[in-house]
Amino acid sequence: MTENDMLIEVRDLRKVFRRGGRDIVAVHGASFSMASGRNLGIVGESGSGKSTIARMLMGVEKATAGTVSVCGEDMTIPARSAAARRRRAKLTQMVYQDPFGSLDSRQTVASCLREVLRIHGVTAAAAREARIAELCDLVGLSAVQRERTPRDLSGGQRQRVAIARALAVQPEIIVLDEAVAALDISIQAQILNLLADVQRETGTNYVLISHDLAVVGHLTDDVVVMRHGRIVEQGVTAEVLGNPTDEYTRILRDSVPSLDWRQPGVLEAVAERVGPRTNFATRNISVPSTLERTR
Ligand SMILES: Nc1ncnc2c1ncn2[C@@H]1O[C@H](COP(=O)(O)OP(=O)(O)OP(=O)(O)O)[C@@H](O)[C@H]1O
Repeated sequence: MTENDMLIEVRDLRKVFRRGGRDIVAVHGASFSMASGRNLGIVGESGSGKSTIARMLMGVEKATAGTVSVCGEDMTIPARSAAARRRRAKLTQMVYQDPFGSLDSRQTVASCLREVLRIHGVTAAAAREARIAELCDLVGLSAVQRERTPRDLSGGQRQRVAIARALAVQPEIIVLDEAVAALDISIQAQILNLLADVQRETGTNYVLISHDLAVVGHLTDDVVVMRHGRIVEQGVTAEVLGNPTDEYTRILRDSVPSLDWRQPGVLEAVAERVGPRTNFATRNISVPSTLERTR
């Protein structure tokens, strides 16, 4: 594999925040890469630096030191012009845990998508409307739902809108920051299935940020495990989760309850449609804490 095959190259990345006269080192010299055609998971407990890394990947947080290259573009240099920002938008798009925060609550789904398409050069009205229909079909939003505003949609439907909006830009990479964490388990499964379907259709790559090892296990090929801003372990997801060499990864994995209590059939349904990259049942790996809440 050559450097050209790498969508993401992060080297010695460091981020220090200054708060109340004190330095907070959110990321201590992280290095990792993501190859084209592979999904990357970033896991770790709350405060381990996952979202800070995501923001530096997007170029919206300035690195204190180190390099971040996405498709060859140096993301540590601010995008100053509108053209540079549009080019960057085609590299990475983000889907957050709470789409309410990123969607305009007064804008219908169709008008939100129309605006994004217009900004990104789809100027002919007929082409825009055709693309809106295509995007909504892709993410499973009906013609009626297209004319609704976010407040009249369910959490899962809002997340579909957020995914459609990201896809409207045709990005190389979608960064999903805890994108299914707030959803009920059956809806989580639907969104995970959707993400896998979308990937088959569009070839988009995912960076999946999550505290949930089952979600990461199902959707990613490689994983980075973070603790207190440091990468403690990284490698092929199935190997890292199946046979962790780091004590913290083992604790993370083992802290999730055993399989006995899980909702019958839910995980299998996800695995069947998404296609398990890590077989949790046979490896006896963790099941997400989110599943536990549905007991
Ligand atoms: N803008 C900021 N100013 C000061 N400190 C910050 C800022 N953003 C993050 N931090 C600190 O950096 C550390 C890493 O935070 P970060 O949000 O990246 O962690 P995380 O792993 O994504 O956590 P979570 O899963 O809870 O979102 C934390 O100690 C956090 O308080």
